[in-house]
Amino acid sequence: MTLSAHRGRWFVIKLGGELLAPGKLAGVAEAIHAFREAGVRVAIVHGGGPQANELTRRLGLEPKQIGGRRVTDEAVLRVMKQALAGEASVDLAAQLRSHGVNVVGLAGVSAGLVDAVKRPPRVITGGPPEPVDLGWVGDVVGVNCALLETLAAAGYVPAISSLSGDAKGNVYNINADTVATRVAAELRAAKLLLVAGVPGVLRDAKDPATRLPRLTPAESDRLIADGVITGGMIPKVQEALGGLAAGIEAVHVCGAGPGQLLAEAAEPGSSGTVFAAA
Ligand SMILES: Nc1ncnc2c1ncn2[C@@H]1O[C@H](COP(=O)(O)OP(=O)(O)O)[C@@H](O)[C@H]1O
Ligand SMILES: CC(=O)N[C@@H](CCC(=O)OP(=O)(O)O)C(=O)O
Repeated sequence: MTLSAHRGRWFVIKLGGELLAPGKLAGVAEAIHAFREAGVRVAIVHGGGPQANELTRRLGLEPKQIGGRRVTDEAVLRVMKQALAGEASVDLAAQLRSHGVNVVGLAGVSAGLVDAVKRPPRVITGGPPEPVDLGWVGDVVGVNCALLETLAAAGYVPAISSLSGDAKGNVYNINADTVATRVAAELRAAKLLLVAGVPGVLRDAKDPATRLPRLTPAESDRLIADGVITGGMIPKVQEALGGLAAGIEAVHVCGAGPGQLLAEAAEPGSSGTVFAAA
């Protein structure tokens, strides 16, 4: 299927924090230009986990994650504002601008772009058996699609950091894969592209040659249960499956190297991992 078959539809691109350093986004920019030339609308959601870890340590604290989700007390929430909505957001806009992409950096709290409520304690895959209270971590309850439509119609690419909130002024830290999935579902996106520092889901997390081109929900669940998929890849895969169930047509995990994102979007499974219903 050519890209122009998706004319008028949305592609949502999620960029992990490790990609936001200088020199890593040429392949992503190339893909965004190709998508937009084909009439596809593009929204970005970005993380900033590595930036947050570094700042946390500089403050003399130790980052704590359970099943790929950060335990977020008041001090960590401040770190997230500085690292995610600050450094990561600015670096992303600056890097993509250098490749001619007109990015508008926004936080999920901007104009109720991503509305959230506090996540109640729950059992987390990859965590302890009892329910975990992650602190200032939220669940998405709404997306301001009209703002995204307005920006896209004016020729801009919105880039959302995954700090979300509510009308009372609370701010919640939400995993960026989760926010990207909910934004893509609300936009009825044709594609959700989860771009990471690895080329896809790997049978051996240390060996890029072991990429799995296509995964069903049952195969994915088995890889999590068997401990093949661990850490930050767990929420990514769980969100990919949830996104399919929520009506996103295709969800991909892929790398950011030259040509990788464009190849995966044009030919699913050719350079990343595509999640398919059966
Ligand atoms: N089976 C697997 N295949 C690929 N990566 C895996 C796998 N299991 C664990 N991982 C880890 O998950 C990481 C991706 O998650 P994360 O760092 O949270 O990404 P991002 O910052 O892009 O959201 C990889 O860098 C890798 O270390
Ligand atoms: C609750 C939770 O885990 N939030 C994430 C948000 C940032 C993120 O997801 O960043 P990456 O995409 O770079 O991993 C975190 O604190 O790390």
